Amino acid sequence: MIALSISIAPMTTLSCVLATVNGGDLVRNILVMGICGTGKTTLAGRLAERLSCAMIEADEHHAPEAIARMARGDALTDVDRWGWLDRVGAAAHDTGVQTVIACSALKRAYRARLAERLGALDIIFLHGTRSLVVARMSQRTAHYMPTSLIDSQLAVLELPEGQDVLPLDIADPLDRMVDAAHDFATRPRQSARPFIPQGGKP
Ligand SMILES: Nc1ncnc2c1ncn2[C@@H]1O[C@H](COP(=O)(O)OP(=O)(O)O)[C@@H](O)[C@H]1O
Ligand SMILES: O=C(O)[C@H](O)[C@@H](O)[C@H](O)[C@H](O)COP(=O)(O)O
Repeated sequence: MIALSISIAPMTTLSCVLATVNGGDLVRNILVMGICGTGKTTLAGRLAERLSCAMIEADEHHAPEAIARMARGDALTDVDRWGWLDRVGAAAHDTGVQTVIACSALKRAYRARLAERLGALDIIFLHGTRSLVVARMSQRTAHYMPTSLIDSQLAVLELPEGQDVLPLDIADPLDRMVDAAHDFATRPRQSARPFIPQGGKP
């Protein structure tokens, strides 16, 4: 019954719910990661809209002290980040549907922490030149993150690897990035269960 629904439904809220039913087997949660200013919030918002899914913005789950610290130009430490990542994971889990998560998730261990709660994630990795990131951050108004923290973020960044990772160059037009992210998130997977009609062959 579930497989039948999937075979006829486009990537709608219905299939998002089914992702949870199937433990992420068919449709996974999606992490949009990268250093500050690479466009995580922007791309994640557009992708979630396209997939009719939920979105979680990790920035909204920082402790006030962490925000104050970053605003002063002090980078966060692992100790600051564990609780934050757990709140982000819990918030994504609590949506009960497929969720696009905008979160820097710079280290492998941070991504593993999210995956502990959410299962295997599809990862969209936003990367670009330092000068473009500076330019993008500088055009942002009323945001706590100073450009002075870019270097500490780059120093901490551990590149994601593997077949579940889509790297996107942030110099590309946003619409093209959204198309690529959508194709990636909805690609057929080997782990997907085939549709087998009752009493018949696939
Ligand atoms: N593909 C893009 N092309 C042009 N500007 C972008 C693009 N993506 C994001 N921006 C702009 O760059 C700035 C940083 O984007 P944002 O989504 O806030 O990044 P992050 O969430 O990674 O910090 C914002 O002003 C945003 O409007
Ligand atoms: O929008 C941004 O500029 C970033 O997303 C920023 O707001 C984020 O909170 C930092 O990157 C801190 O996260 P880290 O723990 O990865 O330093």
